[in-house]
Amino acid sequence: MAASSRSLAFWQRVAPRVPFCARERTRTCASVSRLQSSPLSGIHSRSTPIANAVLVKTQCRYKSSSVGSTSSAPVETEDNVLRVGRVKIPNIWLRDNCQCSTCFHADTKQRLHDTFQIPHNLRIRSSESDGKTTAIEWSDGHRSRYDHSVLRQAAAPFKERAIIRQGLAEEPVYWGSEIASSPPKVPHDAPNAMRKILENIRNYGFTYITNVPFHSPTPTEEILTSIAGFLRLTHYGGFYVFTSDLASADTAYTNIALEAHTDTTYFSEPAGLQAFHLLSHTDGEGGASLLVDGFKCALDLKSQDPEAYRILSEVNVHAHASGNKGISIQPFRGFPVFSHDPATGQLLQVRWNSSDRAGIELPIAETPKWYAAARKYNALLKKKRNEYWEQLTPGNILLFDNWRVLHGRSAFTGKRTICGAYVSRDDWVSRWKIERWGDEAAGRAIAAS
Ligand SMILES: C[N+](C)(C)CCCC[C@H](N)C(=O)O
Ligand SMILES: O=C(O)CCC(=O)C(=O)O
Repeated sequence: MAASSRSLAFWQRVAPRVPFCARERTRTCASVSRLQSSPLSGIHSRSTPIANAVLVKTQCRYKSSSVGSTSSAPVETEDNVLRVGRVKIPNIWLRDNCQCSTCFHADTKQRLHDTFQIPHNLRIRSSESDGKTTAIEWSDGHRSRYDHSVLRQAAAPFKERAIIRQGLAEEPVYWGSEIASSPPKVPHDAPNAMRKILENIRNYGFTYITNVPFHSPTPTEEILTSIAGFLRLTHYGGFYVFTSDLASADTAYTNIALEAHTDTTYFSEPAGLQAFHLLSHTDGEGGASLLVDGFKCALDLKSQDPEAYRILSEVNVHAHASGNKGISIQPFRGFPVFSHDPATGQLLQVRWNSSDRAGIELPIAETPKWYAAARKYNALLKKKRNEYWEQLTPGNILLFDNWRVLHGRSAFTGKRTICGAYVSRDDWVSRWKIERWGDEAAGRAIAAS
């Protein structure tokens, strides 16, 4: 399948029918050429030339420019209007994103001027382009200079503008039980290990980090802390070592089977990454780990039963953590099972935890329709072809995206000790963006993200 049609198929799969949109056409620009995977490390490395604008029918919350990709559109100024191709860039936006030293702090990358002191009737007095930038003298005498690549990004369709913001350099690789034959893995001491680790997370939703010393939890803590420089603190602590002793009033601290779920649905912002490193399991058996690609199953539901997908995308569900004395945590509002980017329509988060679910935000008499939709998603999650079971082993950290990949375990006997941690979503995506695009490129896109 050619790259552009594969991307088309990809965008059509991920951009759901979400309720608050007028049907919109937009374009996105993502083409992926998958290089030969490295047989040694099981790492699928790919070059990712952003090219091949494809026309994708999607639903977007806001009227997105109906023009195609602006990646090479001409930048011209005429009669008080600066245009990128056919897209007019408003003077207020231009002035608000002036990067001169009085408007923008070069070190902190923060806006210095007062947006709301910009004159309403601001006009372009003169302009001059050198082919890569355009200098503008404004009617109030202020002078600005704009990089054409930033202007083109600002005029681009939302999906193009979201690529760096979401760190979506490539289309995700959806998987089922077959991933067991070659799960993504990176030796912790491999060259560019962090980039490869986070590239696997972005593409597959999980990775193993191998060759990790396990004589103590410390090496694991150091590796996980190195992702963002700090861990996500919760009422379980930061770095955790746990076993079946109910040290915390949660079923994770027991030896019972746990069905596929995402963690911390009771937080307004669920943990981003989660890690498990099995340090030991003695005098017993079981305790196999389960992973399910929540996005794959969601997209299967969307194609099999769009109405069920819509209900799970619209109906808010509440959650709670109440087992521990003195703790009663709930998110500030309800959230649907499937959350999407309002601008691009892309599926961004799955929240699925039957143990911790609280209220369903429907009149009680209408809740059966949510249960019926959830039952269909649950059935997909439990299909053998969607379950990846693995017995974790000491020396190998399992690291996964808790916003996409569900996890669980089988019941076990004996003494089983696991260590791990959470890393917040924004913190790991930040590190990934820097590893993938570098500070300058990731920063340059901000104004137009
Ligand atoms: C901290 N540690 C990972 C050991 C246990 C956390 C318990 C998570 C809880 N069952 C949930 O689904 O959010
Ligand atoms: O013990 C395990 O393997 C997983 C525990 C779990 O699901 C959790 O901590 O959320």
